[in-house]
Amino acid sequence: MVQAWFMMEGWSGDQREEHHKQPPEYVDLDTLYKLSLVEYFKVNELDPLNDKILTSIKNERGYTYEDEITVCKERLLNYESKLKSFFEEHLHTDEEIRLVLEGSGYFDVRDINDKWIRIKVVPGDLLIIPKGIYHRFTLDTNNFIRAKRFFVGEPIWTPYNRPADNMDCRKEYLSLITSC
Ligand SMILES: CSCCC(=O)/C(O)=C/O
Ligand SMILES: [Fe+2]
Repeated sequence: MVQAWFMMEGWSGDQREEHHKQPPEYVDLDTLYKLSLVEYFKVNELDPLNDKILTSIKNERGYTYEDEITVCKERLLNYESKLKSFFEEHLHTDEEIRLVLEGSGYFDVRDINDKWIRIKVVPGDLLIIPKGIYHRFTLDTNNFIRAKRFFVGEPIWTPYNRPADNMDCRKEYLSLITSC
């Protein structure tokens, strides 16, 4: 079961640690969706690419593009600067869809109350981060993740760092989440 929790406010130190509140406050999947519109699906981690859930999500949502990203020192070009930009609070004009194949990491998303929720992802976790939500990504202390990326049409990975409140996708996201 995927784990998600509210992060401690004002944490310091290594971004790759868990940074729980004291006591920890976990977030279940329904609450995660209500507070952020982030969607989660479990795919068979032993054979993720042939999983029926994945096939139906790809068909229903019309993902026409897919590739793989490996985040680790040895395999990612400009590793340090990429890690830094992944961890800048940002949004995208399209959904960010990731299926973890190997390794692990944390996606942090800002909820409707502007609180950080940290989502730990491991093999078989498929996360759909809606367009217009502020979020960031970090490796955990294992320093390795390999994930599949999906997209509808030509991929656009451009991050828009906060503040990006005047962007249409941000306004649409806020109107969607406040009407749920
Ligand atoms: C495990 S995917 C790397 C992070 C990423 O691609 C991204 O866009 C983070 O916001
Ligand atoms: Fe992103």
